[in-house]
Amino acid sequence: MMEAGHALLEGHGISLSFGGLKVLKGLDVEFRAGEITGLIGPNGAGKTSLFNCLTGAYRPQGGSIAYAGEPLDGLSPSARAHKGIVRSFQTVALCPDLTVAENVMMGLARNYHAGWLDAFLPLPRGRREREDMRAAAVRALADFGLGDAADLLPGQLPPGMQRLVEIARAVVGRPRVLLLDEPAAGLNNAETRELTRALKALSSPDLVMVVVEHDMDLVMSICDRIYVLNFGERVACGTPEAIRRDPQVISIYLGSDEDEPAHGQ
Ligand SMILES: Nc1ncnc2c1ncn2[C@@H]1O[C@H](COP(=O)(O)OP(=O)(O)OP(=O)(O)O)[C@@H](O)[C@H]1O
Repeated sequence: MMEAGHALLEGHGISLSFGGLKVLKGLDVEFRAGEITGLIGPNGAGKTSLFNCLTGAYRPQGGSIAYAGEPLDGLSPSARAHKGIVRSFQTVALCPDLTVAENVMMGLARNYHAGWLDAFLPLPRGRREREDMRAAAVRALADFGLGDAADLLPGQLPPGMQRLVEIARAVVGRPRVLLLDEPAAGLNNAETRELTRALKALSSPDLVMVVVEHDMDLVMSICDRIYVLNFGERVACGTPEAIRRDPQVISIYLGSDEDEPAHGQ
């Protein structure tokens, strides 16, 4: 087990441009084991771009990203996923023809490596593995208050619950780094409470959790530390209490709804 509080996922000098547009400007970030780190900032600040650099979907032109001291630069998203760096997406992407439990079982591909496909075939050797995977999927669903939904099709659930299923799929394989992109988007109050409770319960000493989220109540209640980005630069980093009081952060968020900060104010 890793020492809690240890910077396990680190990025130094991350620079990313699209054409002439500088989206990330030499960003330094540190994500610690045992903590939930929030990434906040106005629309277009570079939060999702940073996520995409961490997962390998984007290749930054400058800087380096390392997990447990090992550089990840040049590794594909699937190679990073294989190392336990897992993300959820802003939009729901579940297979409509598989049951909820089967969708979550797909999140176990990394853990069941050789036999994963067997588990989906009606062969005796696959049966045991399939039972184990299903049990893990049902446990993960129950953690998000969805234990009764295992045998439904995703389309039979409201959109907010479908998002929770997707997050259950991201966590079922016990990732080492969990990157959640706007997990509360589209959730109603009850679903957001379920998400908050489940994410707090998921926090463990060797798990790095990073959350991009516009719902400030959620960010402030679950995060141990928060990075504030604006125009691809780090404006502030600190505890929720320190971030609330930071004059630069207040000026970015001033004059607009706190949940929807005005771009570049
Ligand atoms: N693939 C791309 N091609 C061109 N420009 C891009 C691309 N991806 C992001 N950008 C630009 O990079 C900037 C940062 O976008 P990004 O999505 O990272 O911001 P964000 O902080 O996640 O915003 P939001 O809160 O709206 O999701 C924006 O100006 C966006 O238009």
